[in-house]
Amino acid sequence: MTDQKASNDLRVAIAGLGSIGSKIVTALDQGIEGLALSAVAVRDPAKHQAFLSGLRHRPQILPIDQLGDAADIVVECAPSSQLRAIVEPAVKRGRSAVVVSVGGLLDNFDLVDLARAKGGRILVPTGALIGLDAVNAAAVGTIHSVKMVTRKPIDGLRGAPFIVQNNIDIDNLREPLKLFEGSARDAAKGFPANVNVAVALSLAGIGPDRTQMQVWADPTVTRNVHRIEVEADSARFSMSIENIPSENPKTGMITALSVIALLRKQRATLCVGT
Ligand SMILES: NC(=O)C1=CN([C@@H]2O[C@H](COP(=O)(O)OP(=O)(O)OC[C@H]3O[C@@H](n4cnc5c(N)ncnc54)[C@H](O)[C@@H]3O)[C@@H](O)[C@H]2O)C=CC1
Ligand SMILES: O=C([O-])CC(=O)C(=O)O
Repeated sequence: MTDQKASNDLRVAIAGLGSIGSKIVTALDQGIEGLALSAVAVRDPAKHQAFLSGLRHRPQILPIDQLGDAADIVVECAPSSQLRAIVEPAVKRGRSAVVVSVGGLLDNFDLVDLARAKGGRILVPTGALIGLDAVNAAAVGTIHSVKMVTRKPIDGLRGAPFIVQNNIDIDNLREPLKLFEGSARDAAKGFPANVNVAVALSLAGIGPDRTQMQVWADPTVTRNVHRIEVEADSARFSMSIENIPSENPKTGMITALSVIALLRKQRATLCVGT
């Protein structure tokens, strides 16, 4: 089957069909009010042949830099190294780009200016985190401090540049080890595939240099655990989330669901939460 799109549906394209992207494609194919899946970009089309053939409405396969030609909303679900190649052409055309590799935005922040100049938008979902609605609200007033502690099982951290560059052996840990303490900006450099959430938190609140974070390798946990403490003039709050890893052990299952929830809000009649 091909194009079933109602004329006023927003067209959505997905870049990257890994753990996050494939779930969003499935949800769109099953139907989200007012949205239609129009295109995908993949690195290796042969690998995704069976998955794409199983969809009710097969999207076009396009190069990553052409997704904005075929969609109103381009969802980036690829490694952060591909962020610019996906987002720049989309926002240049005045499209919306949903960014999950949000850590990669810090080195490409000019894309926000480009989007502003061209009438595009960059949307960062709450992703694997919790409570960005409260952080957004508190940031309308004054936030004094934001602190975050991330604990991940060994499989969720293996290969991170900070660990490799510092030659840290995490495979033989028997108890939790604090790997990193510092700003969200530096955490994103050292753990680009592990702490996107800290960058999302920082952009919602007081920025990547003032948001403080610790990263722990913890052989005693089976989930990706994030705990946040916010001190503001309107409220003090603590939040924590324990994410079940997806088939990609670095990525919590809830991440794809968060993007699907964000997409649902684009055309929903009733929207709950900021
Ligand atoms: N914002 C958040 O809360 C979170 C963000 N993430 C980030 O989301 C991103 C995606 O995560 P996953 O889906 O778990 O990764 P994944 O590794 O399962 O999937 C990434 C996919 O992108 C594809 N890809 C690579 N280069 C490509 C290219 N040039 N064109 C098209 N496709 C390409 C790969 O083949 C792979 O299928 C990562 O950067 C990850 O760090 C992960 C968890 C939480
Ligand atoms: O899934 C998680 O728990 C968080 C994560 O990988 C990220 O922020 O990149």
